[in-house]
Amino acid sequence: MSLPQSKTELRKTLRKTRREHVAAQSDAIRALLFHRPPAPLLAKIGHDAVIGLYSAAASEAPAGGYAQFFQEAGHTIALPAFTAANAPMTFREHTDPFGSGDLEMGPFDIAQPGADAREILPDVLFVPLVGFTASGERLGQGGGHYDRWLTEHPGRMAIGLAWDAQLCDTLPTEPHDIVLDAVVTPTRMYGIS
Ligand SMILES: Nc1nc2c(c(=O)[nH]1)N(C=O)[C@@H](CNc1ccc(C(=O)N[C@@H](CCC(=O)O)C(=O)O)cc1)CN2
Ligand SMILES: Nc1ncnc2c1ncn2[C@@H]1O[C@H](COP(=O)(O)OP(=O)(O)OP(=O)(O)O)[C@@H](O)[C@H]1O
Repeated sequence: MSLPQSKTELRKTLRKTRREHVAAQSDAIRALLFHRPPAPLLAKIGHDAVIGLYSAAASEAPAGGYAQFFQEAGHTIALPAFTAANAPMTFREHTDPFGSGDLEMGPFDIAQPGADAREILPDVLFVPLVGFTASGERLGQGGGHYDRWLTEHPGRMAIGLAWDAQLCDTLPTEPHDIVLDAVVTPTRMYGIS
């Protein structure tokens, strides 16, 4: 009988699965993925919505294509930014999704807009994840950053971007965990019909 894994053990297993999934992909195929959101999802996003994205780490689902797409479509876009690793997550405007010239390295080794970038509140958040379920439960990196931000800013739409290999039958959940409105993978969209 296998016991349920703790969040920490699951993160380890799922990060390995994610790494191996991406390593097994060809660069040519990967370059074709996550260029624009699926049409049924786009239909739910207002024309003037501020869009929160993220600077993907090596094996996370890439979000740069969406940043370019939303900027070309006239949206203001934002990325997470931290003044220190233990500071709350805020969002600052990302002005150069085609060149990344407005980004600098932040805590967690993740590129973020510089301190002079305007702080803004996204209406729609695309979020990275370590694991997800078909009903939108999410396991993140363990900082609680998105759960906390979404609790403090209710009414925002939160959409996960993930590889299919990150789908889990179940995940351990805690009361503070926020359920995603949708999850997009290269082959499917969960949560929006
Ligand atoms: N690309 C990206 N940006 C993001 C997040 C994320 O998960 N991915 N975040 C999500 O909340 C926030 C930053 N929070 C983070 C909290 C913890 C770790 C962390 O523990 N990283 C591990 C390495 C993980 C790995 O092996 O893949 C580490 O530093 O040891 C990273 C980011 C906002 N920006
Ligand atoms: N709304 C909240 N208010 C206060 N603390 C919170 C809240 N959400 C999460 N936390 C705290 O953050 C820590 C990490 O939470 P959790 O394991 O759910 O992170 P995660 O969602 O996987 O990470 P991340 O969002 O950074 O990718 C926990 O100690 C939890 O108590």
